[in-house]
Amino acid sequence: MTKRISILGSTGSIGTQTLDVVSHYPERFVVTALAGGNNVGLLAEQTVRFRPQLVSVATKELAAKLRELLPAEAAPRIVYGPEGLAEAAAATDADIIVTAVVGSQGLQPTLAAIEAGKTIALANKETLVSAGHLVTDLARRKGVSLLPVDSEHSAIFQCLNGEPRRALKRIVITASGGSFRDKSRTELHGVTVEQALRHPNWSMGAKITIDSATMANKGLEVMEARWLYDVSYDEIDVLIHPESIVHSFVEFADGSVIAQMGVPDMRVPIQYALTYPERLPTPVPRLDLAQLGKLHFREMDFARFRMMRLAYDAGRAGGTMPTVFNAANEVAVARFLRREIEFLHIDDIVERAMAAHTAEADPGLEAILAADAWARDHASRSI
Ligand SMILES: NC(=O)C1=CN([C@@H]2O[C@H](COP(=O)(O)OP(=O)(O)OC[C@H]3O[C@@H](n4cnc5c(N)ncnc54)[C@H](OP(=O)(O)O)[C@@H]3O)[C@@H](O)[C@H]2O)C=CC1
Ligand SMILES: CC(=O)[C@@H](O)[C@H](O)COP(=O)(O)O
Ligand SMILES: [Mn+2]
Repeated sequence: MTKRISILGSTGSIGTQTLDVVSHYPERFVVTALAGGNNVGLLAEQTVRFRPQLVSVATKELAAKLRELLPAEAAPRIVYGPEGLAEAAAATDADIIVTAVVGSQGLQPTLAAIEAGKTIALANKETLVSAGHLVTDLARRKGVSLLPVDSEHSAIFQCLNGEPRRALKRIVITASGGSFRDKSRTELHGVTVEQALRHPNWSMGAKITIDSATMANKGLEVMEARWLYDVSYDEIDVLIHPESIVHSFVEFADGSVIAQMGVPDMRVPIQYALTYPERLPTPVPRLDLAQLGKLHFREMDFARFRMMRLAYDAGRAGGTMPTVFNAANEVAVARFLRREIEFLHIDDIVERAMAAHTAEADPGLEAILAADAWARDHASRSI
Protein backbone atom coordinates (compact mmCIF):
# COMPACT_ATOMS: atom_id res chain seq x y z
CA MET A 1 0.00 0.00 0.00
CA THR A 2 1.24 3.49 -0.85
CA LYS A 3 1.93 5.73 2.14
CA ARG A 4 1.51 9.49 1.82
CA ILE A 5 4.22 11.38 3.66
CA SER A 6 4.66 14.93 4.89
CA ILE A 7 8.14 15.97 6.02
CA LEU A 8 8.53 18.87 8.46
CA GLY A 9 12.17 19.94 8.08
CA SER A 10 12.75 18.38 4.65
CA THR A 11 15.90 20.44 3.99
CA GLY A 12 17.72 19.26 7.13
CA SER A 13 19.79 16.20 7.94
CA ILE A 14 16.83 13.95 8.82
CA GLY A 15 14.65 15.51 6.12
CA THR A 16 17.10 14.87 3.27
CA GLN A 17 17.79 11.33 4.50
CA THR A 18 14.03 10.70 4.63
CA LEU A 19 13.77 11.76 0.99
CA ASP A 20 16.67 9.45 0.19
CA VAL A 21 14.71 6.56 1.74
CA VAL A 22 11.59 7.60 -0.18
CA SER A 23 13.52 7.73 -3.45
CA HIS A 24 14.49 4.04 -3.07
CA TYR A 25 10.82 3.00 -2.86
CA PRO A 26 8.89 5.20 -5.31
CA GLU A 27 6.10 2.63 -5.53
CA ARG A 28 5.53 2.74 -1.75
CA PHE A 29 5.70 6.43 -0.90
CA VAL A 30 4.13 9.64 -2.16
CA VAL A 31 5.32 12.97 -0.75
CA THR A 32 2.31 15.17 -0.06
CA ALA A 33 3.96 18.05 1.79
CA LEU A 34 7.42 19.47 2.44
CA ALA A 35 8.27 22.10 5.02
CA GLY A 36 11.59 23.83 5.32
CA GLY A 37 12.89 27.02 6.87
CA ASN A 38 15.21 29.22 4.81
CA ASN A 39 16.79 26.90 2.26
CA VAL A 40 14.43 27.65 -0.64
CA GLY A 41 16.97 26.55 -3.24
CA LEU A 42 16.93 22.99 -1.90
CA LEU A 43 13.17 23.11 -1.33
CA ALA A 44 12.71 24.05 -4.99
CA GLU A 45 14.81 21.05 -6.08
CA GLN A 46 12.90 18.74 -3.73
CA THR A 47 9.57 20.12 -5.01
CA VAL A 48 10.49 19.51 -8.64
CA ARG A 49 11.62 15.98 -7.85
CA PHE A 50 8.91 14.81 -5.40
CA ARG A 51 5.93 16.95 -6.50
CA PRO A 52 4.23 17.63 -3.13
CA GLN A 53 0.76 19.27 -3.01
CA LEU A 54 1.93 21.76 -0.41
CA VAL A 55 5.24 23.40 0.51
CA SER A 56 5.91 25.55 3.56
CA VAL A 57 8.79 27.97 4.16
CA ALA A 58 9.75 30.26 7.04
CA THR A 59 8.50 33.64 5.75
CA LYS A 60 6.24 35.34 3.19
CA GLU A 61 9.33 36.68 1.35
CA LEU A 62 10.79 33.20 1.05
CA ALA A 63 7.44 31.90 -0.20
CA ALA A 64 7.59 34.45 -3.05
CA LYS A 65 11.18 33.49 -3.79
CA LEU A 66 10.27 29.81 -3.91
CA ARG A 67 7.40 30.55 -6.30
CA GLU A 68 9.88 32.26 -8.66
CA LEU A 69 12.25 29.29 -8.55
CA LEU A 70 9.61 26.72 -9.49
CA PRO A 71 8.73 25.80 -13.08
CA ALA A 72 5.05 26.07 -14.05
CA GLU A 73 4.58 22.28 -14.07
CA ALA A 74 5.60 21.97 -10.40
CA ALA A 75 3.29 24.46 -8.70
CA PRO A 76 2.26 23.33 -5.21
CA ARG A 77 0.32 25.49 -2.79
CA ILE A 78 2.97 27.53 -0.97
CA VAL A 79 2.41 28.55 2.64
CA TYR A 80 4.69 30.02 5.27
CA GLY A 81 5.46 30.65 8.94
CA PRO A 82 4.16 28.67 11.93
CA GLU A 83 0.72 28.44 10.29
CA GLY A 84 2.31 27.02 7.15
CA LEU A 85 4.18 24.44 9.20
CA ALA A 86 0.93 23.47 10.94
CA GLU A 87 -0.76 23.10 7.53
CA ALA A 88 2.01 20.83 6.30
CA ALA A 89 1.49 18.80 9.48
CA ALA A 90 -2.26 18.52 9.45
CA ALA A 91 -3.98 19.88 6.35
CA THR A 92 -3.01 17.46 3.58
CA ASP A 93 -4.03 13.84 2.95
CA ALA A 94 -0.71 12.59 4.41
CA ASP A 95 -0.86 9.35 6.41
CA ILE A 96 2.45 9.87 8.18
CA ILE A 97 4.26 13.02 9.31
CA VAL A 98 8.02 13.02 9.77
CA THR A 99 8.74 15.61 12.46
CA ALA A 100 12.28 16.71 11.62
CA VAL A 101 12.36 20.41 12.39
CA VAL A 102 14.79 21.32 15.11
CA GLY A 103 13.71 22.60 18.52
CA SER A 104 10.51 23.09 20.45
CA GLN A 105 8.97 24.94 17.48
CA GLY A 106 8.02 21.39 16.44
CA LEU A 107 5.53 21.09 19.31
CA GLN A 108 2.46 22.82 17.89
CA PRO A 109 2.66 21.26 14.40
CA THR A 110 3.10 17.85 16.04
CA LEU A 111 0.01 18.40 18.19
CA ALA A 112 -1.88 19.56 15.08
CA ALA A 113 -0.84 16.41 13.21
CA ILE A 114 -1.93 14.17 16.07
CA GLU A 115 -5.23 16.04 16.39
CA ALA A 116 -5.75 15.32 12.65
CA GLY A 117 -5.11 11.60 13.28
CA LYS A 118 -1.76 11.38 11.45
CA THR A 119 0.85 8.77 12.36
CA ILE A 120 3.97 10.50 13.68
CA ALA A 121 7.51 9.45 12.73
CA LEU A 122 9.17 11.38 15.50
CA ALA A 123 12.68 12.77 15.11
CA ASN A 124 12.05 16.12 16.83
CA LYS A 125 12.85 14.99 20.39
CA GLU A 126 12.54 18.53 21.82
CA THR A 127 8.76 18.22 21.38
CA LEU A 128 8.53 15.26 23.73
CA VAL A 129 10.90 16.84 26.22
CA SER A 130 9.01 20.11 26.28
CA ALA A 131 5.52 18.65 26.53
CA GLY A 132 5.71 14.86 26.67
CA HIS A 133 2.54 14.46 28.71
CA LEU A 134 0.47 16.59 26.29
CA VAL A 135 1.78 14.82 23.21
CA THR A 136 1.41 11.28 24.56
CA ASP A 137 -2.03 11.97 26.12
CA LEU A 138 -3.34 13.37 22.84
CA ALA A 139 -1.82 10.49 20.85
CA ARG A 140 -3.48 7.99 23.20
CA ARG A 141 -6.87 9.71 22.92
CA LYS A 142 -6.64 9.93 19.14
CA GLY A 143 -5.28 6.39 18.71
CA VAL A 144 -2.23 7.81 16.92
CA SER A 145 1.11 5.95 16.82
CA LEU A 146 4.32 7.78 17.74
CA LEU A 147 7.00 5.86 15.82
CA PRO A 148 10.54 6.68 16.94
CA VAL A 149 13.10 7.90 14.42
CA ASP A 150 15.85 8.76 16.92
CA SER A 151 18.34 5.88 16.61
CA GLU A 152 18.34 4.95 20.31
CA HIS A 153 14.56 5.00 20.57
CA SER A 154 14.16 3.02 17.39
CA ALA A 155 16.56 0.49 18.95
CA ILE A 156 14.53 0.34 22.18
CA PHE A 157 11.30 0.00 20.20
CA GLN A 158 12.78 -2.96 18.31
CA CYS A 159 14.12 -4.56 21.52
CA LEU A 160 10.79 -4.23 23.34
CA ASN A 161 8.95 -5.70 20.36
CA GLY A 162 5.60 -6.10 22.12
CA GLU A 163 7.02 -7.50 25.40
CA PRO A 164 4.66 -6.80 28.32
CA ARG A 165 5.54 -3.85 30.55
CA ARG A 166 6.03 -6.18 33.56
CA ALA A 167 8.84 -8.01 31.74
CA LEU A 168 10.93 -4.84 31.47
CA LYS A 169 13.69 -4.24 34.02
CA ARG A 170 15.46 -1.21 32.54
CA ILE A 171 16.34 0.63 29.37
CA VAL A 172 19.98 1.45 28.66
CA ILE A 173 20.61 4.28 26.20
CA THR A 174 24.05 4.38 24.65
CA ALA A 175 25.97 7.65 24.18
CA SER A 176 28.93 8.11 21.87
CA GLY A 177 30.34 10.84 24.13
CA GLY A 178 30.37 13.32 21.25
CA SER A 179 33.23 15.35 19.88
CA PHE A 180 34.91 15.99 23.26
CA ARG A 181 34.42 12.55 24.78
CA ASP A 182 38.03 12.17 25.96
CA LYS A 183 38.62 15.77 27.09
CA SER A 184 38.46 16.80 30.76
CA ARG A 185 36.38 19.87 31.68
CA THR A 186 39.60 21.91 32.00
CA GLU A 187 40.54 20.96 28.44
CA LEU A 188 37.19 22.30 27.21
CA HIS A 189 38.16 25.95 27.82
CA GLY A 190 38.34 27.73 24.49
CA VAL A 191 37.21 24.84 22.28
CA THR A 192 35.89 26.11 18.95
CA VAL A 193 32.59 25.69 17.15
CA GLU A 194 34.40 23.77 14.39
CA GLN A 195 35.85 21.30 16.91
CA ALA A 196 32.47 20.86 18.60
CA LEU A 197 30.80 20.17 15.23
CA ARG A 198 33.14 17.25 14.47
CA HIS A 199 31.04 14.33 15.71
CA PRO A 200 33.04 11.08 15.71
CA ASN A 201 30.30 8.86 14.25
CA TRP A 202 27.29 10.74 12.89
CA SER A 203 26.76 13.50 10.35
CA MET A 204 23.87 15.57 11.76
CA GLY A 205 22.51 19.11 11.97
CA ALA A 206 24.50 21.68 13.96
CA LYS A 207 22.22 21.91 17.00
CA ILE A 208 22.09 18.17 17.75
CA THR A 209 25.85 17.86 17.14
CA ILE A 210 26.52 20.47 19.84
CA ASP A 211 23.97 18.73 22.09
CA SER A 212 25.92 15.55 21.59
CA ALA A 213 29.16 17.27 22.61
CA THR A 214 27.61 18.68 25.83
CA MET A 215 25.68 15.41 26.43
CA ALA A 216 22.43 17.43 26.42
CA ASN A 217 21.38 15.17 23.54
CA LYS A 218 21.52 12.15 25.81
CA GLY A 219 19.61 14.08 28.49
CA LEU A 220 16.92 14.93 25.94
CA GLU A 221 16.87 11.28 24.90
CA VAL A 222 16.37 10.09 28.48
CA MET A 223 13.30 12.34 28.72
CA GLU A 224 12.17 11.24 25.24
CA ALA A 225 12.38 7.58 26.36
CA ARG A 226 10.45 8.33 29.54
CA TRP A 227 7.47 9.45 27.44
CA LEU A 228 7.75 7.06 24.51
CA TYR A 229 7.96 3.96 26.71
CA ASP A 230 6.13 5.13 29.85
CA VAL A 231 9.07 4.31 32.12
CA SER A 232 10.33 6.08 35.25
CA TYR A 233 13.72 7.79 35.38
CA ASP A 234 14.94 5.02 37.71
CA GLU A 235 14.38 2.58 34.86
CA ILE A 236 16.54 4.50 32.35
CA ASP A 237 20.33 4.28 32.40
CA VAL A 238 22.94 5.74 30.09
CA LEU A 239 26.21 4.10 29.07
CA ILE A 240 29.06 5.56 27.04
CA HIS A 241 29.72 3.48 23.92
CA PRO A 242 32.21 5.29 21.67
CA GLU A 243 31.55 3.25 18.50
CA SER A 244 27.76 3.92 18.19
CA ILE A 245 27.20 0.35 16.96
CA VAL A 246 24.91 -0.79 19.79
CA HIS A 247 22.17 1.81 19.45
CA SER A 248 20.64 0.95 22.86
CA PHE A 249 19.48 -2.08 24.78
CA VAL A 250 16.78 -3.34 27.07
CA GLU A 251 17.22 -5.56 30.12
CA PHE A 252 14.33 -7.85 31.00
CA ALA A 253 13.15 -9.28 34.33
CA ASP A 254 14.86 -12.64 33.69
CA GLY A 255 18.27 -11.00 33.15
CA SER A 256 18.15 -11.26 29.35
CA VAL A 257 19.53 -8.23 27.57
CA ILE A 258 18.41 -7.49 24.01
CA ALA A 259 20.42 -4.96 22.02
CA GLN A 260 19.89 -3.51 18.57
CA MET A 261 23.02 -2.98 16.49
CA GLY A 262 23.96 -1.63 13.11
CA VAL A 263 26.32 0.79 11.40
CA PRO A 264 25.56 4.39 12.38
CA ASP A 265 23.31 5.49 9.51
CA MET A 266 20.02 7.26 10.19
CA ARG A 267 18.42 5.90 7.02
CA VAL A 268 17.86 2.60 8.86
CA PRO A 269 15.68 3.95 11.73
CA ILE A 270 14.01 6.45 9.38
CA GLN A 271 13.06 3.68 6.97
CA TYR A 272 11.89 1.41 9.77
CA ALA A 273 9.53 4.13 11.03
CA LEU A 274 8.19 4.65 7.51
CA THR A 275 7.71 0.97 6.64
CA TYR A 276 6.82 -0.35 10.13
CA PRO A 277 5.99 -3.16 10.78
CA GLU A 278 7.75 -4.27 7.59
CA ARG A 279 11.53 -4.41 7.17
CA LEU A 280 12.88 -3.69 3.71
CA PRO A 281 16.43 -3.69 2.27
CA THR A 282 18.48 -0.49 2.56
CA PRO A 283 21.63 0.61 0.69
CA VAL A 284 23.38 0.97 4.07
CA PRO A 285 26.68 -0.95 4.52
CA ARG A 286 26.36 -4.20 6.50
CA LEU A 287 27.67 -4.48 10.05
CA ASP A 288 30.91 -6.51 10.13
CA LEU A 289 31.62 -7.39 13.77
CA ALA A 290 34.66 -9.51 12.92
CA GLN A 291 36.24 -6.53 11.22
CA LEU A 292 35.37 -4.24 14.14
CA GLY A 293 36.84 -6.77 16.59
CA LYS A 294 35.99 -4.89 19.77
CA LEU A 295 33.20 -2.73 21.17
CA HIS A 296 33.71 -0.56 24.24
CA PHE A 297 31.41 0.54 27.05
CA ARG A 298 31.97 2.71 30.10
CA GLU A 299 29.93 4.32 32.84
CA MET A 300 28.47 7.77 32.39
CA ASP A 301 30.50 10.41 34.22
CA PHE A 302 27.86 12.75 35.69
CA ALA A 303 30.45 15.23 37.03
CA ARG A 304 32.18 15.61 33.66
CA PHE A 305 28.93 15.73 31.67
CA ARG A 306 26.90 18.15 33.81
CA MET A 307 24.09 18.27 31.26
CA MET A 308 23.38 14.63 31.98
CA ARG A 309 22.78 15.36 35.67
CA LEU A 310 20.73 18.46 34.86
CA ALA A 311 18.55 16.45 32.48
CA TYR A 312 17.77 13.79 35.09
CA ASP A 313 17.05 16.59 37.61
CA ALA A 314 14.74 18.30 35.12
CA GLY A 315 12.96 15.06 34.25
CA ARG A 316 12.48 14.08 37.89
CA ALA A 317 11.23 17.58 38.81
CA GLY A 318 8.73 17.21 35.95
CA GLY A 319 6.02 19.75 35.08
CA THR A 320 7.56 22.73 33.28
CA MET A 321 11.17 21.97 34.31
CA PRO A 322 12.01 19.85 31.22
CA THR A 323 10.53 22.67 29.09
CA VAL A 324 12.95 25.08 30.77
CA PHE A 325 15.91 22.71 30.39
CA ASN A 326 15.18 22.41 26.69
CA ALA A 327 14.46 26.07 25.91
CA ALA A 328 17.48 27.38 27.84
CA ASN A 329 19.64 24.83 26.05
CA GLU A 330 18.30 25.90 22.63
CA VAL A 331 19.22 29.52 23.37
CA ALA A 332 22.66 28.63 24.72
CA VAL A 333 23.51 26.37 21.76
CA ALA A 334 22.40 29.04 19.26
CA ARG A 335 24.62 31.58 21.01
CA PHE A 336 27.58 29.20 21.02
CA LEU A 337 27.07 28.52 17.30
CA ARG A 338 27.10 32.29 16.73
CA ARG A 339 30.37 32.42 18.72
CA GLU A 340 28.84 34.66 21.37
CA ILE A 341 29.60 32.38 24.32
CA GLU A 342 32.13 29.71 25.30
CA PHE A 343 31.28 26.02 25.04
CA LEU A 344 31.49 25.68 28.84
CA HIS A 345 28.86 28.38 29.34
CA ILE A 346 26.15 26.24 27.77
CA ASP A 347 25.54 24.13 30.85
CA ASP A 348 25.94 27.17 33.16
CA ILE A 349 23.09 28.90 31.34
CA VAL A 350 20.83 25.85 31.58
CA GLU A 351 21.66 25.31 35.26
CA ARG A 352 20.89 28.95 36.11
CA ALA A 353 17.56 28.89 34.28
CA MET A 354 16.56 25.70 36.09
CA ALA A 355 17.63 27.10 39.48
CA ALA A 356 15.53 30.23 38.90
CA HIS A 357 12.43 28.30 37.83
CA THR A 358 9.70 26.89 40.03
CA ALA A 359 8.19 24.03 38.10
CA GLU A 360 4.44 24.14 37.49
CA ALA A 361 2.92 20.68 37.82
CA ASP A 362 0.77 19.17 35.04
CA PRO A 363 1.00 22.22 32.75
CA GLY A 364 -1.36 22.76 29.84
CA LEU A 365 -0.15 24.04 26.46
CA GLU A 366 -0.37 27.68 27.55
CA ALA A 367 1.80 27.04 30.62
CA ILE A 368 4.31 25.10 28.50
CA LEU A 369 4.58 27.94 25.99
CA ALA A 370 4.92 30.46 28.83
CA ALA A 371 7.69 28.41 30.49
CA ASP A 372 9.47 28.05 27.15
CA ALA A 373 9.34 31.83 26.58
CA TRP A 374 10.40 32.54 30.18
CA ALA A 375 13.40 30.20 29.87
CA ARG A 376 14.48 31.77 26.56
CA ASP A 377 14.33 35.20 28.11
CA HIS A 378 16.16 34.07 31.26
CA ALA A 379 18.86 32.33 29.25
CA SER A 380 19.38 35.35 26.98
CA ARG A 381 19.63 37.72 29.94
CA SER A 382 21.97 35.46 31.91
CA ILE A 383 24.57 35.47 29.11
N1 LIG B 1 20.34 14.56 12.37
C1 LIG B 1 20.20 13.41 12.99
O1 LIG B 1 20.87 12.44 12.66
C2 LIG B 1 19.20 13.28 14.10
C3 LIG B 1 18.32 14.30 14.41
N2 LIG B 1 17.37 14.12 15.38
C4 LIG B 1 16.44 15.22 15.69
O2 LIG B 1 15.77 15.58 14.49
C5 LIG B 1 15.50 16.97 14.48
C6 LIG B 1 16.13 17.58 13.22
O3 LIG B 1 17.52 17.46 13.32
P1 LIG B 1 18.48 17.71 12.07
O4 LIG B 1 17.86 17.14 10.85
O5 LIG B 1 19.81 17.26 12.48
O6 LIG B 1 18.45 19.30 12.01
P2 LIG B 1 18.89 20.25 10.80
O7 LIG B 1 19.36 21.51 11.41
O8 LIG B 1 19.77 19.54 9.85
O9 LIG B 1 17.50 20.52 10.06
C7 LIG B 1 16.50 21.28 10.67
C8 LIG B 1 15.34 21.44 9.72
O10 LIG B 1 14.35 22.28 10.33
C9 LIG B 1 14.03 23.32 9.41
N3 LIG B 1 13.59 24.51 10.12
C10 LIG B 1 14.30 25.28 10.96
N4 LIG B 1 13.56 26.32 11.36
C11 LIG B 1 12.35 26.19 10.75
C12 LIG B 1 11.15 26.95 10.76
N5 LIG B 1 11.04 28.07 11.48
N6 LIG B 1 10.11 26.53 10.01
C13 LIG B 1 10.23 25.39 9.28
N7 LIG B 1 11.32 24.63 9.24
C14 LIG B 1 12.36 25.03 9.97
C15 LIG B 1 15.32 23.57 8.64
O11 LIG B 1 15.05 24.31 7.46
P3 LIG B 1 16.17 25.17 6.66
O12 LIG B 1 17.44 24.39 6.73
O13 LIG B 1 15.57 25.23 5.29
O14 LIG B 1 16.25 26.50 7.30
C16 LIG B 1 15.73 22.12 8.40
O15 LIG B 1 14.96 21.58 7.37
C17 LIG B 1 16.08 17.54 15.78
O16 LIG B 1 15.06 17.60 16.75
C18 LIG B 1 17.12 16.49 16.19
O17 LIG B 1 17.33 16.45 17.58
C19 LIG B 1 17.25 12.95 16.06
C20 LIG B 1 18.12 11.92 15.81
C21 LIG B 1 19.17 12.00 14.83
C1 LIG C 1 21.85 9.61 15.38
C2 LIG C 1 21.21 9.90 16.65
O1 LIG C 1 20.25 9.29 17.04
C3 LIG C 1 21.81 10.95 17.49
O2 LIG C 1 20.93 11.34 18.52
C4 LIG C 1 23.05 10.33 18.02
O3 LIG C 1 22.67 9.39 18.94
C5 LIG C 1 23.97 11.32 18.60
O4 LIG C 1 24.98 10.64 19.20
P1 LIG C 1 25.43 10.80 20.71
O5 LIG C 1 24.51 11.80 21.37
O6 LIG C 1 25.36 9.45 21.29
O7 LIG C 1 26.81 11.34 20.55
MN1 LIG D 1 19.85 9.77 19.12
